[in-house]
Amino acid sequence: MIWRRLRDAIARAAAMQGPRPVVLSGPSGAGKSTLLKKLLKDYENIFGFSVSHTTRQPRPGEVNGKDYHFVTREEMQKEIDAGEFIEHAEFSGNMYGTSKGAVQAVQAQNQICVLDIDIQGVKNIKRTDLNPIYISVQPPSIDILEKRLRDRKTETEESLLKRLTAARVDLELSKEPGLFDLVIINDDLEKAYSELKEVLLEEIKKTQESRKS
Ligand SMILES: Nc1ncnc2c1ncn2[C@@H]1O[C@H](COP(=O)(O)OP(=O)(O)OP(=O)(O)O)[C@@H](O)[C@H]1O
Ligand SMILES: Nc1nc2c(ncn2[C@@H]2O[C@H](COP(=O)(O)O)[C@@H](O)[C@H]2O)c(=O)[nH]1
Repeated sequence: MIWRRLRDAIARAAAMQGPRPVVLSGPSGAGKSTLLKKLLKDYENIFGFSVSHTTRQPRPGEVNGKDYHFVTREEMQKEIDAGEFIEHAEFSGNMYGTSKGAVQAVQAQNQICVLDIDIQGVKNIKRTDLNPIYISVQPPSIDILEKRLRDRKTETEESLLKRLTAARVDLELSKEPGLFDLVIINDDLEKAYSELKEVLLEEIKKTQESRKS
């Protein structure tokens, strides 16, 4: 009897916490945003994107508040000092970070919160109680990664080289046992997307079920 009550209480507490967030990491150009866009399109109301802050310049088509909160270094540092960030990192000459507000905004909708962050962010999130599912999206090779980044036409030669250097570090650090729950090699996009959906199926089902009750 006591055990059943305890078990029910644990189940209620888990349900109140909402679905587990998802961290998508991996080298710049590996295909995180491409996979994420498919997921957000196919499961519109189930997943919500944690909108990060960055000091980098917006790319053509990027929308402030949707893709990123585009801010100055001074603005971002002020908010970091005020304790408003879960994690932040310097990547390729710019600051990036996840604010507490970004995650709370998604969780308030009872959606699965997806964070697209670099490997420093992964290590920092590991020190928090967020408890996400950690997924690394990786390219089939550095040469293919370079080609994808060049074809994307978002980088200068300088920033492209910085990103490739960071990619090599990322791929080395990602080998740490237990750092990621799943590594997806994004060669064929549809195959990579299937692998992503499969690992998230349980959380998707739980979230869909909770909508019915
Ligand atoms: N499986 C794939 N095959 C071929 N091209 C791909 C594949 N996946 C993604 N791409 C292309 O590679 C480029 C980089 O992908 P994307 O922008 O999604 O990477 P990313 O990991 O989000 O990068 P960043 O971290 O810089 O935001 C894009 O132009 C995208 O269309
Ligand atoms: N640690 C964090 N890394 C982040 C965050 N938002 C994005 N990123 C990572 O930055 C690079 C470059 O992104 P880009 O949009 O300039 O191509 C990429 O690896 C992202 O995953 C964040 O909030 N924290």
